[in-house]
Amino acid sequence: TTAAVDKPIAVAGYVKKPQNLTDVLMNARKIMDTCAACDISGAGRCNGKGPCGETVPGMGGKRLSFVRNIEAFEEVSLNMRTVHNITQPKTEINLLGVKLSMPILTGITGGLTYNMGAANKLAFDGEMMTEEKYARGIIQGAANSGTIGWAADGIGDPLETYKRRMNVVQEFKGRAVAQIKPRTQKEIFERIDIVQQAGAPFFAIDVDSAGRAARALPGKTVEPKDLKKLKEIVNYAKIPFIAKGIMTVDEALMCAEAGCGAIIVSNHGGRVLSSTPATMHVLPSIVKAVRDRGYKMPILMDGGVRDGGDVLKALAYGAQAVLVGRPMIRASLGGGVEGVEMLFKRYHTELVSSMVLTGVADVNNVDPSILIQEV
Ligand SMILES: Cc1cc2nc3c(=O)[nH]c(=O)nc-3n(C[C@H](O)[C@H](O)[C@H](O)COP(=O)(O)O)c2cc1C
Repeated sequence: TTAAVDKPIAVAGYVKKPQNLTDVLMNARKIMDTCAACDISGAGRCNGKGPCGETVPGMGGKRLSFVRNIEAFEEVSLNMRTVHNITQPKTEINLLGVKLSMPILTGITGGLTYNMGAANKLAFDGEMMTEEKYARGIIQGAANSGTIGWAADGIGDPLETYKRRMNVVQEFKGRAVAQIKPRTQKEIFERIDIVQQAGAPFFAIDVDSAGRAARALPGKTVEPKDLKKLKEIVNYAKIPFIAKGIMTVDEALMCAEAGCGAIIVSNHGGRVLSSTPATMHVLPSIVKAVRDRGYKMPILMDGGVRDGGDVLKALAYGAQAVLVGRPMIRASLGGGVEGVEMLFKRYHTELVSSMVLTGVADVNNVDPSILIQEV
């Protein structure tokens, strides 16, 4: 979390009561050093081609993974179909026993004060921007929108910092979930206890953070998890364990075999390995392999989901729900709880209109034929 400082840095020119997403992004642009919050009018679609050039935080080296995620959504089009009687499509889902108003969750993003250069600064509301304040924007904003927000775990975070974030999770009991880094098994179990006490209905481990072992500080180790370790985690936890960062069919099947509650197909938004396939490119084969073997485990995805149309495309490829990373970061930093609510509302409205315009009645039953591959 942000250390207390004598003199917080004041920022000039905020829109104090942001009325819309443009205001929110204007504010986000002011508080962040490392992201230009570009494409203000388009509500910040963040494709790595804006004024940041190659500096979108943590795009990773050659930034290919990040850009491919975005481009993969552009390669497929939605097949427009409007001769039907669907006027009020259903967007609710049940994810691991939790009812969500839409198949969209916040991304799992931590360290926003240091990753985005917002540390020690006063936010638009005059309060100091801290990790807890950021987490509140995400979690309360999602809960108010009828969906779920994530609290993150930073590799360097002491247990105390993690516990403070879990206080926010506890406050929104049942409507907030938590992530744990792929630490040693003992440290993971310690954190699972805290997450369960906070009342989270499930938790995730970003197994793709294992490569950060090389950069870990002494005593702050992360490690890859093999099938045996995945099973140990499943057995220890009383709530479902979601493996995040799955990009191959065989690992998806190992997660299913281990008893994972769900997986998140993700390349960490391109932050961990700079040249991976796009998540949308690997999603269909993973879905097919898992379903062909009869596993019902939900399959989520993230990376480059920038509007409601993208959400529908991911569902057509077989995802049950998506997570939205960078756009949510800006919404929370620039507009707090209300900023995140506004962004969820935008995604929901776009999803509903995309469903009407493609003849989809229910997000739980999206036919792949609504997609046309661009050639
Ligand atoms: C600043 C930042 C911090 C992140 N921190 C975490 C984290 O602590 N744990 C995690 O599992 N993923 C983390 N991620 C990755 C996101 O959860 C997610 O996979 C990715 O951002 C999704 O892509 P999108 O930003 O294009 O929507 C982070 C991403 C960003 C941009």
